[in-house]
Amino acid sequence: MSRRVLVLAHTGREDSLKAAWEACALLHASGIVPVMQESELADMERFFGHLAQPVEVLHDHVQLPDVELVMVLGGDGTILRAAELVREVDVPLLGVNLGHVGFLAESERADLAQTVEWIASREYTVEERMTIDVQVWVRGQKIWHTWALNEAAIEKANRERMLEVVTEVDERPLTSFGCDGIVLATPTGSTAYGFSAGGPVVWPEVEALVIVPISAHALFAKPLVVSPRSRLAVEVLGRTDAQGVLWCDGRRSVDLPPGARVEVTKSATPVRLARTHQTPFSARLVRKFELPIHGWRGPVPKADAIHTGPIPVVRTPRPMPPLQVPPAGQPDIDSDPSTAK
Ligand SMILES: NC(=O)c1ccc[n+]([C@@H]2O[C@H](COP(=O)([O-])OP(=O)(O)OC[C@H]3O[C@@H](n4cnc5c(N)ncnc54)[C@H](O)[C@@H]3O)[C@@H](O)[C@H]2O)c1
Ligand SMILES: Nc1ncnc2c1ncn2[C@@H]1O[C@H](COP(=O)(O)OP(=O)(O)OP(=O)(O)O)[C@@H](O)[C@H]1O
Repeated sequence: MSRRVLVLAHTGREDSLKAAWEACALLHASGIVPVMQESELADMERFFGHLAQPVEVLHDHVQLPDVELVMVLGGDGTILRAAELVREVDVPLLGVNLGHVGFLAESERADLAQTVEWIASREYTVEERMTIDVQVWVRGQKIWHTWALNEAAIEKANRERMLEVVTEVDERPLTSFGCDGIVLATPTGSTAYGFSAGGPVVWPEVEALVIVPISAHALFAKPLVVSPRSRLAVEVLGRTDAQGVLWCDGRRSVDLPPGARVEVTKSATPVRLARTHQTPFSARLVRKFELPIHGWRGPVPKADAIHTGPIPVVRTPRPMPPLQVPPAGQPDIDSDPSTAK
């Protein structure tokens, strides 16, 4: 049976469509059938002409469950959009960063050809990222039911008014305060909005839910890390007429009138991210946030740790790269080849 990879691009960007064109050609050359969404394929071919070999159209020639992997060419926003698309199927996402940060992306634009090679030789693993189930209740009626990979962010809807909320964990009230908003994040989302609001960074392999108030007018409004089995709720207090708004992953939103209640629990459906590198999360954090590491004198990484190749799923013998001893004062703890700028 043919192997198929869906190529998802940011249609608003020429560089992303160009990368999609290249990805389709490289996939063809590796014996994999590229698949695209109809409108993206039309945009791509308008800019760069028809490919020599045909590209299958999603929902027309092929359905999502027939796809092995989705290559996402864009930034975090494009990956969040892709997560929406594959939510109900078991297909992993592999991000190639063409955005500004691309924290969720696995490789960089310069590694496109290498990334296709790794896909072709099945040299990738799949990591499950926890998502949250989000429900909104107003006057005892469930008015909205959605999910999020990053976070549910409850925010004030009027610039001039503070939002008054009461928080709840495991059906017990915790504390109420006025604020600009409150973020209920997953470990994946802990490096996004929750991070900006002063929340902790949670390593992806840790299962937890994070509560981060935004500009709370309160003496106790610390970020909290709770069990993934906890039931979280935030109620918009009805004693003022301040309106709120709920945003999930910056993509799906609903208005929150006074009295609205947002309930968040761990969802049973994760999002799957494909990984081609075995760099630890700490290295990704340093690289993406450009953290200063000058002066570090830690242990010289073991040969395994500086291995620049992917995690082989199908183990094929490959020569180890020469051990690179970093020059004094410039320790190279980030062995990820995608760091090449
Ligand atoms: N003040 C803030 O930091 C703020 C405000 C609103 C939304 N957001 C975030 O934006 C996300 C939507 O992303 P977008 O790209 O569509 O919007 P966007 O283009 O406005 O980008 C927001 C920023 O968040 C980064 N980002 C998104 N997910 C991330 C993650 N898991 N880890 C690290 N950084 C991440 C993006 O790279 C980008 O720099 C929301 O889920 C929310 O987390 C952040
Ligand atoms: N095909 C598309 N059509 C319309 N909008 C898109 C498409 N792909 C992505 N977007 C939206 O464009 C916005 C910016 O995209 P993206 O996050 O990929 O780039 P970025 O902001 O430069 O990168 P990063 O988020 O990594 O900093 C996001 O809100 C995303 O949802």
